[in-house]
Amino acid sequence: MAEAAKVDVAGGLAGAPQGALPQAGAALLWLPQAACIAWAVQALAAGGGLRSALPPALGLGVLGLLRAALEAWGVRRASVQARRTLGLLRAQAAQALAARSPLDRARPASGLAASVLAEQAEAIVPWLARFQPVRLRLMLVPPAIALAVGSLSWAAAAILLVAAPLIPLFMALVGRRAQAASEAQLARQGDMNAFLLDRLRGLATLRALDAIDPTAARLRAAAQELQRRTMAVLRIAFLSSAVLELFAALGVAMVAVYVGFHLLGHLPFGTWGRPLGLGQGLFILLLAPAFFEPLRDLSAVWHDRAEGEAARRALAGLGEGGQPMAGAAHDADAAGADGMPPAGALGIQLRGLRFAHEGEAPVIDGLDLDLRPGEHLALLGASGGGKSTLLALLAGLAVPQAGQVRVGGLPMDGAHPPALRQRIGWMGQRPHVFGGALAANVGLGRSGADAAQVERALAFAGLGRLAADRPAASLGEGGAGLSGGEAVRLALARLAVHADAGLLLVDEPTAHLDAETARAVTEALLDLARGRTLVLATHDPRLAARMDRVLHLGDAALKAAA
Ligand SMILES: Nc1ncnc2c1ncn2[C@@H]1O[C@H](COP(=O)(O)OP(=O)(O)OP(=O)(O)O)[C@@H](O)[C@H]1O
Repeated sequence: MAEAAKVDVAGGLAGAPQGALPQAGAALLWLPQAACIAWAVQALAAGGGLRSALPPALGLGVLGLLRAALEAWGVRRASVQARRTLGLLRAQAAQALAARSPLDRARPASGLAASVLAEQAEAIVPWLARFQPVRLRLMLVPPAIALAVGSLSWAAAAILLVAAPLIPLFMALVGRRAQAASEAQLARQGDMNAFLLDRLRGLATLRALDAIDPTAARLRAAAQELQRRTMAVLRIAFLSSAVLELFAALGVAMVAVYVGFHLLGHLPFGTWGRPLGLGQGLFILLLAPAFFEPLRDLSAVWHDRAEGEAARRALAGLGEGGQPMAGAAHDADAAGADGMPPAGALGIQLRGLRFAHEGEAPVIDGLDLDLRPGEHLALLGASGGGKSTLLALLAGLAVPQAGQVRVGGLPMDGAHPPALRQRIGWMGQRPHVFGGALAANVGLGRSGADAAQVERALAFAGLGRLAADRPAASLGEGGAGLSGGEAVRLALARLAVHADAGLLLVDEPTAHLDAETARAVTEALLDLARGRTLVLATHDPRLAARMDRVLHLGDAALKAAA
């Protein structure tokens, strides 16, 4: 994603979010509204009749309409902005997740990532759309009311000012626990989703091995733990609102007692010289609950804040740490025109390449290799010798600890990898098949893979008839509905549709295939690789013999490039 599109929620929150100001303005309009009510009552009590109450009643109505309009506009703007921010945050998180190396074992489990991106991230919307406007209201409305009340009676203002700070103080104390509880609950939820998705994928295996009951027991335990955590979060939410209601009610009651007794002449102090009249007393009484209103709103959204911040951290955590892919921070067009790989077949140079998986001994150590454009190389070696790892390094899917990979004369680091990857065709050892149509599985929505090209690629890979026979959504998740050989052909079709590929990286294309299918796949692959550079990992000596060169990967042979 372009840097410009990055959102900094924390930074964004420092200023008032859009929509917060109109909402705060709407709340402030209660001051003139309360004055209108007090004026009307005072006029009626003074015997002025209904006519005398008409101007303030009219003012009250106009202000009410204005207030409703401002409120509606502010809420709408805040919601729209919060949704937009969530969309950007989700895109950033998905981007950061995609930038992690496929070899990274610490990558979040799919179920966890799905839970965070789809479900937990939703908590950011109420946080932005409700909590932030309430925060601004809290900064503006109580001080304005305290000033208005204080201009008439310092005693009433003092009662409000003494009661008010107790609330944020207590909320801050509760808030810490609320956030920790929310984070723990979201983490449990993510863990349970990850576990569930993993086990659902392996349901057939679990059933075949009679391991359903232990899995169900673990799931039950996870669900109970989640329930416990959710109840803890709710307890804190109820506690915080109960405390707030108590203080707010006490504050309003004390102001009412003071004003009532003052009007009766029993508490003749607390004003600026003259005692309060009926209208003034009523004005203060009407403002007292409004003074506490933003604080009560704060309590209602306090939980939103805890959940929202926990969700933001969970989203950010998806992309944190672990192994990145080469050039993960750059866009495909970042290399610029002079940094683009040449057209046609791409040569390869490796110099002093070393790579070790985290916490393990190097799989590849000090490897040098020069492959001319259009040359075909077989990687041979024992299982675990590093063939797939080397292919991943050539594609920039992992970053070597030392040495350099150059493809088409460009280093596989800095801004080049995205542009280089666009020119690399990849056929992995276990191609992932998405649920849906065969053609969609070949095109994968890539630009330059139109319907006609996909059809040609399917025909090339020997899947033309199958594609024609099957209805649109014919493949199940993970390739259900395809034989092993057909799945390999599908991967071949994905390679074939990539017309600009100047380098093909292929991992054990004929493993587990019968002799006839293996022969057909080999011929198709060699046909496809004509005029392109090909690096192919295999255990099949016959396939290796069809290549121009062979590189043995293994303990002793690493440095001996062919
Ligand atoms: N993501 C990973 N994290 C940690 N270690 C890994 C990872 N992937 C592979 N390895 C280890 O690195 C070594 C090389 O693995 P690699 O897959 O490159 O071997 P290979 O030659 O392709 O094997 P095979 O012929 O069985 O496919 C193995 O010991 C393997 O256990």
